[in-house]
Amino acid sequence: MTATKGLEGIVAATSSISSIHDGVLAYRGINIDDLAERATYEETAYLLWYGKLPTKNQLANLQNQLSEYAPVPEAVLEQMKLYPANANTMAVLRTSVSALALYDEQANDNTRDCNQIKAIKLQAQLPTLIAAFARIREGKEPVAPLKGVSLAHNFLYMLSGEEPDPVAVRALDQALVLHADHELNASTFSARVTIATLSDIYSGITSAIGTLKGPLHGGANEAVMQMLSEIGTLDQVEPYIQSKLANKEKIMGFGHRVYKNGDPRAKHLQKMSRQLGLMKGDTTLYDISVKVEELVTNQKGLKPNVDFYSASVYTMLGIPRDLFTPIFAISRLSGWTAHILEQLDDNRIIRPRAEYTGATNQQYIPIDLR
Ligand SMILES: CC(=O)SCCNC(=O)CCNC(=O)[C@H](O)C(C)(C)COP(=O)(O)OP(=O)(O)OC[C@H]1O[C@@H](n2cnc3c(N)ncnc32)[C@H](O)[C@@H]1OP(=O)(O)O
Ligand SMILES: O=C([O-])CC(=O)C(=O)O
Repeated sequence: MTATKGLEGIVAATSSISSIHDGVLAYRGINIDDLAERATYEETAYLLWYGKLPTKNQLANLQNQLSEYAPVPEAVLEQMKLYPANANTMAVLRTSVSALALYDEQANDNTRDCNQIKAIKLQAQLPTLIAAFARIREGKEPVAPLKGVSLAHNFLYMLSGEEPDPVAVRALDQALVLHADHELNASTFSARVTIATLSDIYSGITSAIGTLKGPLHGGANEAVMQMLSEIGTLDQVEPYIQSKLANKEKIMGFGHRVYKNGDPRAKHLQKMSRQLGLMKGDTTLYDISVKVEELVTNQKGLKPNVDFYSASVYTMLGIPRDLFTPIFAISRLSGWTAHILEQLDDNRIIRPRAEYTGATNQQYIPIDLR
């Protein structure tokens, strides 16, 4: 038995949800470029869950369900008020999703219909949880979700309590489409491992949130923004990047396990970053990002991944840095739950082997003789 470090190149499941072939990402066979330009996030979530794009009626039903389920139990919000105001937002989300299970009488019902409803519920409730904590930590009351608006609209509304700018709603919606699913990435894999024991959907999503949090995965978007802030001005890009590379430090938002010639989602976020900069009359963040890309690509041959330009996009939308990874979770929730449903449709516990490299033929030594 020989281990493959990081399971690189190992095919660990079959799936009909999303595919990456020759650098092209597709959800249910539809190219992400097409979806990014034309689909809403709600249509995308429907596509991931049900395998096809919704009709007008099906989409309206889903939107009604999302509106109906968006409020979260008062007890979960009350509990949130006890969390430290400076708590890590992904830790808050992980704990809050786990808490939601306590108030759902069907939490442990693993029938398909029930899990599908819980997937929609979780999709509706994640934005409410995140926006509520963002306000509670500032000493403000949470804003109740609106009915009949998109998830992106509702999230921005619940953050500020004001009607969001339609351009910001469209930009966030497009970002959500782009992040919704990505084959067997680390957080999706952990959701599948958890549900494959026949645990429950809340446990699967709690595992996935914990996995997305890390800076090698979803947490990279916050690390990118940290880097852009440290760089500050265009003339500082070169010395900053050269020093990082000389010290063999990773440049966050670059590289990918699967894409070696570039992440097809990055160009959409780059375009969005440029447009938002032009609209605001300040392209500094975009210009710094482009210069970082130029240097890292020329010197290391590494291309930006989905996390790189999303950092400047979210900042230009006025979103605090520590909500970037929670926003990724809002989007990936549809992918995670689609994978949980797929795993349960044809389940087998996921239990690989390890190549043992420790000591052998050791004797037990009584404690007095050690
Ligand atoms: C949504 C997402 O999860 S997208 C990924 C988000 N994560 C990041 O942006 C963090 C930065 N990137 C990375 O850490 C990695 O590229 C990962 C985690 C994305 C992929 O990791 P792996 O597939 O294991 O790539 P691996 O680490 O083997 O990289 C291969 C080589 O490129 C280097 N490399 C990879 N990414 C970077 C980077 N961002 N900056 C500098 N060097 C890098 C590695 O150091 C390694 O060099 P070596 O062969 O000299 O040791
Ligand atoms: O697939 C991966 O390894 C990481 C990634 O890009 C994602 O989850 O969107």
